Amino acid sequence: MMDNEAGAFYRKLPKVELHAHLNGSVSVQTMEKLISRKPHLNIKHSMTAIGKGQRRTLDECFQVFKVIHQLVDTEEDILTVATDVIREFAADGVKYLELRSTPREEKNTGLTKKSYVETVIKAIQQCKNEGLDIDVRFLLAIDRRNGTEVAMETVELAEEFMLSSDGLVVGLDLSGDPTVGHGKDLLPVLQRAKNCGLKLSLHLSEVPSQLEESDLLLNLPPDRIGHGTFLHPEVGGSQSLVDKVLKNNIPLELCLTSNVKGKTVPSYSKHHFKYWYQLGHPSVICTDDKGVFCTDLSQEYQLAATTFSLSREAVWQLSQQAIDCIFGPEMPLVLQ
Ligand SMILES: CC(C)=CCNc1ncnc2c1ncn2[C@@H]1O[C@H](COP(=O)(O)O)[C@@H](O)[C@H]1O
Ligand SMILES: [Zn+2]
Repeated sequence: MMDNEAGAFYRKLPKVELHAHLNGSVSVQTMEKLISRKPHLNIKHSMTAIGKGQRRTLDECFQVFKVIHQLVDTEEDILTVATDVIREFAADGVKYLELRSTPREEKNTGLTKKSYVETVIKAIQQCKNEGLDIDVRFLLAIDRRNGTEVAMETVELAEEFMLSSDGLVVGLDLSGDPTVGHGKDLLPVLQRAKNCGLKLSLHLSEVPSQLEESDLLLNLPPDRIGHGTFLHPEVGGSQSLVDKVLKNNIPLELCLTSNVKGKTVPSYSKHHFKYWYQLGHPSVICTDDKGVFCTDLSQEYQLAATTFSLSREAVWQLSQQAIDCIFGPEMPLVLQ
């Protein structure tokens, strides 16, 4: 936990959050609301979050999302979750937020992928009308487990909403269990998305042995990389992958707690933030799943600062530099 003075500094620090999965970002308070709406599911809060000091395998982490998805299966649930998540990021000093979420249909409740997206957009608009001091954009997520056809549907949905959402839908995310499926099957779909002006943030090399896939996907190139944990040679990646990232100046979204709790990184001090930050490469601190990993963006900044001995000036610069990596329109957003 943060001590008071330092804690206040990181909370007040104006921040940009670029990597937040909606259903992974649900707080304890919101989870209680959802659990009380569906007592018959018999879900305990311990099944939806990974507490302090706990670590799980990637596989176990992905099971957690299955539980959460059971709790979030109506338009009402999505509206609750999205508005609460946006308010919480705002309260944590986040001034610009890109939320990402996988459109889901639920036959039992009548939820469709289209109404799913519409509901997230409604939540963003409601928060804006409340006068919250946060600018929010939305990326539709492709779950790599669901294959090419579903991915194409998601791209079509994203294209449609890019044109009709007043600029709120700005791009696509590729996520889901990295050990399932191969990115090469998704290349044409992602290429199409890029051609029509959607921005691409791809989870890349989140686990080892995705070298070939990362190499192919980097040729697109994506506009941002999620994690990129195993790209560099020291961890089994390669210099040519690093060179592609550097040459195209592709920012990395780095999520310290997520990687340590998901056991893809052995400890905070071994996190690849160090490698990329030392190269002066755009590295953006993000939460990934603030609900599941019991964190928030100010804690992640504080963790980065204490682990890598960053001065307050350096932390300030780190948060400012994230502005250059946003998918939203150019804005005169000097964080203050
Ligand atoms: C398991 C683990 C360490 C998680 C962190 N790393 C992740 N890697 C890949 N996809 C993810 C990760 N965290 C969340 N997601 C994606 O986000 C979804 C949950 O948010 P949503 O339903 O899209 O709104 C998950 O089902 C999964 O598809
Ligand atoms: Zn992620």
